[in-house]
Amino acid sequence: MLEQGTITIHTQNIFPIIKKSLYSDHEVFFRELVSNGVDAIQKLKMVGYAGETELGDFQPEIHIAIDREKRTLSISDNGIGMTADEVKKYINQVAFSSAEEFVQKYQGTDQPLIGHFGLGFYSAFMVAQQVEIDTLSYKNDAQAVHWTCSGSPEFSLESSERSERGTTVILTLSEGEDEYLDPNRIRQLVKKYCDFMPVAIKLDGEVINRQKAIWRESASNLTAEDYQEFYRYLYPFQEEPLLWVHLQTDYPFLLNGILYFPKMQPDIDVTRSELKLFCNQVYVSDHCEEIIPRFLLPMRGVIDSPDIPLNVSRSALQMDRTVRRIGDFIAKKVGDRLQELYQNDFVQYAKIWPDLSLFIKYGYLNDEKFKKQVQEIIIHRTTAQLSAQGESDIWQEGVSKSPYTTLNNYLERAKVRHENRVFYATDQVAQTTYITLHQNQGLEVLFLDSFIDTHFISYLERDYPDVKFVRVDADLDSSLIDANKAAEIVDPKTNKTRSELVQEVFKQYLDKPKVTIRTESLSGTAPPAMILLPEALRRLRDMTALLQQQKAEFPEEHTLVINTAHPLVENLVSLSQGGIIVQSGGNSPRQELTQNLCQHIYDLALMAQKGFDPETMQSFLDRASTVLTRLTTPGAI
Ligand SMILES: Nc1ncnc2c1ncn2[C@@H]1O[C@H](COP(=O)(O)OP(=O)(O)OP(=O)(O)O)[C@@H](O)[C@H]1O
Repeated sequence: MLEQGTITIHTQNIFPIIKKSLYSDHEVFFRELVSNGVDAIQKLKMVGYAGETELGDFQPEIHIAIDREKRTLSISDNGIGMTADEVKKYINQVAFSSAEEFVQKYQGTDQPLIGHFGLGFYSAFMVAQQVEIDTLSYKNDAQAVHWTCSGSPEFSLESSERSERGTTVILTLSEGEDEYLDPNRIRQLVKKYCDFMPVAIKLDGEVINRQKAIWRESASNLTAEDYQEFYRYLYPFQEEPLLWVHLQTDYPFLLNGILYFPKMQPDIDVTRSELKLFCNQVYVSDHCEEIIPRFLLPMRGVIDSPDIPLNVSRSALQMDRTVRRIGDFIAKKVGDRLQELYQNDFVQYAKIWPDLSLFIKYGYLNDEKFKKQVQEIIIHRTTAQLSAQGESDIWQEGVSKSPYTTLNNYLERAKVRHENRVFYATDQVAQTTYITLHQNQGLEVLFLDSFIDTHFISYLERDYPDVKFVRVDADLDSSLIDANKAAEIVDPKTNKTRSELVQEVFKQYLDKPKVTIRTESLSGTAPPAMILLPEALRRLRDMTALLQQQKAEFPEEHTLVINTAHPLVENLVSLSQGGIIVQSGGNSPRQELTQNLCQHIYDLALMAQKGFDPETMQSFLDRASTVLTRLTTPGAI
């Protein structure tokens, strides 16, 4: 026996605390012990490079062994080893004093710690009733030693027969910790924590970790396939990533990593991060919510930085200056990468835009610096027929049914006909009548149809104070209206204009007091009637619905524009001028038909706006049959 003694710690009850529940995750002991083995190997290499020892054909490795009968789990490394003095110093003093410090600091804290990292050697006592160290230092003439401690401050240190340089830590597992005798469980732990450690880890002679951490390699040595393969490895059975960003810096903090834009899934939880946090290739956590900017949370991949404090609570982490700078750095790099893709491969950029747009717009709304980076590269689908030539941001064949444009380019084109006014649609199908009407007049319409756009438009209006955004169904642009035609006098007896006659008919037969009836002579292929929802009111309604997470109700108060130039409306006026309608109080066939037609024209306009509820749909269909029957009955009118 070389020595027997008491570990000098002040908190006598440190062992029960460690054992019980310093962490609910007992398994982290494994990461700590394997990391110590890797450190010991790195230290040996450094000593070797310094010429202090002959490394020869050094094959670094960590070997894990399970003995079910003895209930032991051993972790061996062929690293630097320890002399008796070093065991006394590093294990009895350093390890346990840091243990004590740790316990004092975090005992009773109800905040979960980010990585509960650096627990160190003593974390072995979370799962073991007895811990032994068998070690031989690399130093010449070193004597191998064997240290034993059974979960009390007493330890023993004796010489050992060991002849191989390195260290073996042998845990005799406590009751209830049998899972660590199962090779599958050990494989799982290696995969989780040690997969990318730069040393071969063997179980039953087989190497079970990947070792290669591609985020540490130079980006210039990696191909697209390398990045994709790594993504598949991290997130098996997922769709291919859209884009990746390789992060590498060593000033003012050390950080390596690869971030991927995943293909957006409809059920994605944008408040949760699936990014993996590492510290020197050792896995720490799957939760990076406090580290990366909120708008980038859906990004996946790996961040590896020894400068992220890991034994602090999540709230403290958020306040940490370095962490905030890291967040800014990541956002900047993501912005750079997006700009690069926009400039160098616009076709690809436009192709993945539907998935990127949410990230980018959300970032635009939440981060001033990021906004500056992306505001010129936010693109929108447009109705404009543009060729790729000469326009940097325009669609090229095969990307999408509609071309894309930036807001600035849109405004530039709009200068002549509608300076500083942006026509937009939020639903290509529901608003198709309106879109076509604009298109036929040569007015360009942007599609702002994602759920974030309601919000986004108001931000754009703040950033472009002269520009007004007008949804296609908000109002009629003067270029859509033929003012002379509506004012034409069509009834010489009463001196009434076409407009006035149509107004009268609809007021009398539609019977919708909350609907404002407006008449206009619309150009070209405009339908007989359209519904308008004033921009400001509609937005208010949309915002309220968004906040209450409900679908916006269609407002009872709206404007019905009757197109006096449409043949159907013209026919209706002629029909009403038959004289019977206005004079007769009864239900003449002509009167009935006029009423049905008014109602039908209104329903057609409604249908183009919002679709029907079941009741309206039924009455629409019934009326359609009635009208058609009537029109086909010989001599009915
Ligand atoms: N396998 C090993 N080979 C050689 N030395 C070791 C080994 N394991 C532990 N040591 C020594 O014991 C010391 C204390 O280890 P411990 O794991 O408690 O803390 P640490 O590794 O220094 O830091 P951390 O708190 O980050 O784990 C180490 O610094 C090292 O000098």
